[in-house]
Amino acid sequence: MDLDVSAVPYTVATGAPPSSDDVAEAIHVAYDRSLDLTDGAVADYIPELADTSPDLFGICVAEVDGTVQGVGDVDHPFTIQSISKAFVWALVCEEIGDEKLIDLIGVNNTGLAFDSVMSLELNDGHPMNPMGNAGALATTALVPGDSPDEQWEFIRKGLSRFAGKDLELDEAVYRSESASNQRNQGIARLLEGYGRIGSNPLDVVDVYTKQCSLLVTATDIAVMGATLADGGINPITGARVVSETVCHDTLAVLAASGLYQNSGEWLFRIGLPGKSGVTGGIVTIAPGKAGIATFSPRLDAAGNSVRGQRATAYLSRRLGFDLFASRPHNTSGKSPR
Ligand SMILES: NC(=O)CC[C@H](N)C(=O)O
Repeated sequence: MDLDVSAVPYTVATGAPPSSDDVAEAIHVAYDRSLDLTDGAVADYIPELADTSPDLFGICVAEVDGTVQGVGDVDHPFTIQSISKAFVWALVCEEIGDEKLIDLIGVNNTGLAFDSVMSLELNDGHPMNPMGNAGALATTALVPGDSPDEQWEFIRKGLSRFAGKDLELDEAVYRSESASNQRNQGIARLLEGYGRIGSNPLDVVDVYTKQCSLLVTATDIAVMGATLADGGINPITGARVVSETVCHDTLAVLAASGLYQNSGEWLFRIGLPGKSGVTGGIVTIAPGKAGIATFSPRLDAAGNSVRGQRATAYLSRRLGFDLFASRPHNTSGKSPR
């Protein structure tokens, strides 16, 4: 895909964070550069999503100092879908630790679509990573709680702490996905068959479907991303949500698999960890700096927002966020050898 950024230099001249005015201007330019893109299609495999207006578009940047700026449909509610996977994994990691999760879920990309069944078959039932549906279901199965209701409440409260506000379920999307998620039920049954889910697999699918049906806005996911950028402290509420180690681990997982089989290309072009969802959201994290949210429902073949990718590519370069861009030579104060 042409992200149209080859003429945009990596802005790393000073290494200093961009000013609020720089961020505001960059958001507007990113919006204008992406608005004419009408490639891609709204997800319709969940019937309730099919009526979403394809033209919705919003961009929001939440910085770790608490500055939040946006343009367009940043207050339009949509269901979080796969973006939830990143934050549920972080909450589970906080509870049971990263070594156990590497073992049980994995951190390697599958090279396959998010809803792949084949990924399990090729790997002796090991889910490989928590960002595909198989690994996300296996992660949700590990959420603390004595009942599916307790697990659901743990997730809802935890994701609300990331967002800094009480998140609620979209009943219509939840019902619609529950009536059409036979594929996820199949994946959960397969995990059970491989002995990789301890509890009732259909209960796990139900909790997972609820977590995907939480309503958020682009502003909310920007703040959620900023919390990961800020080492686990929500920059709006000031509350610690997860540890610094869990943030590190979550960002590494996202870098490898946040945009599914296209994660390598995303990292190559954008140079930051990100997570997409089928409603058209993408949250991208510039560690120590900001959470970037885009929302535009038209998706490419991998299920990633077309405008969102272009807008984020511009912001990453323009704001000097790309982790792999060369830093200014010898700003350390040390004399050259
Ligand atoms: N990629 C996504 O956002 C997928 C989430 C959706 N709830 C599913 O399981 O199919």
